[in-house]
Amino acid sequence: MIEVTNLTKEFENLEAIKGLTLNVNKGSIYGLLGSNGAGKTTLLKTLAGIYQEDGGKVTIDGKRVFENEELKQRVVYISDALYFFSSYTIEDMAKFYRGIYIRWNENRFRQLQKVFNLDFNKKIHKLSKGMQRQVAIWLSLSMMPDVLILDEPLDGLDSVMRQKVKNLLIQEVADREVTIIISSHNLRELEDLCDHVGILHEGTLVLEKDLDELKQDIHKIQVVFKEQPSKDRLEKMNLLYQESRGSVQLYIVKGNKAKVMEQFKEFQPIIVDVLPLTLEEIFIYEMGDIGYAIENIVFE
Ligand SMILES: Nc1ncnc2c1ncn2[C@@H]1O[C@H](COP(=O)(O)OP(=O)(O)OP(=O)(O)O)[C@@H](O)[C@H]1O
Repeated sequence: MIEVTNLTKEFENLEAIKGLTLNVNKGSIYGLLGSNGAGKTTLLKTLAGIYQEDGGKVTIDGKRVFENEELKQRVVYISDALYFFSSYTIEDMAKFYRGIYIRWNENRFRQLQKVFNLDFNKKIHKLSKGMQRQVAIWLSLSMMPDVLILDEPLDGLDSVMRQKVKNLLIQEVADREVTIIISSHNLRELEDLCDHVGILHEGTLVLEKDLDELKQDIHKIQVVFKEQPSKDRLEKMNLLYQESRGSVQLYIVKGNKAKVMEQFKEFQPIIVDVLPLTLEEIFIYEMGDIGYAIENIVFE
């Protein structure tokens, strides 16, 4: 369990993280979204114990991460800016980590070669950027971490490899209850991977949601009325948005689905349908509800 309590982190005069509180449960995949400069890397580096907190506290399983060598054996961080020793091959790098990480699993490392299909003896510096990212993920998974902190790990991977990596991460959670926190600029990228999503903006968490709950709680209703109900009656519902398309009315409504449908049926409509909502739409309407324009933050 990752616990961040009232965290602040400053660089000279800049407050990169401003009193942020966040919890990630064991076996959960938490997506951290935000635009450039939102503070994602700063937060992840503090979680990984690379930066020291200026205020507040970051703990994993109740233990402070900073300067905790024992805990760092179980917490693996992949930076958005990768670093490998020059002239090292994949095999050399594995040997290096084998000496550092006591949980290193050689079998796992050999098995994963089949997924990534890269030559053990290739010099990492001679690989493409996307391939280097694959190597970083491959090595990290061989360290058998309990917590994986991933800074934009899918960046630069082709779509087949992106899906493979997502599957591997989901498998880690299913098999070993690994806890994963993963940053991205793009909600669509994380939609099928994460169970929780937090949106970071200017160093604060502006929205945090359980994705399953979110999808159950908000509905897009398309309806044709015999007679348009009065504004008063409609406003009794928790409407986030409404739009008129000729005789068809479109409503985004929050609440229990059966109850929402019951309310619409009371108006004896000619047609009433529930349409699927994408996560992107849900976020836009939800954020609209709290007076914040999200489009520019997490959709590209
Ligand atoms: N080492 C540093 N020294 C000074 N300022 C820094 C440092 N690292 C980050 N910052 C500043 O802190 C703020 C947050 O940066 P951070 O890298 O955490 O954002 P980010 O959300 O990861 O952005 P991106 O999506 O562009 O990677 C920015 O204003 C950045 O300029």
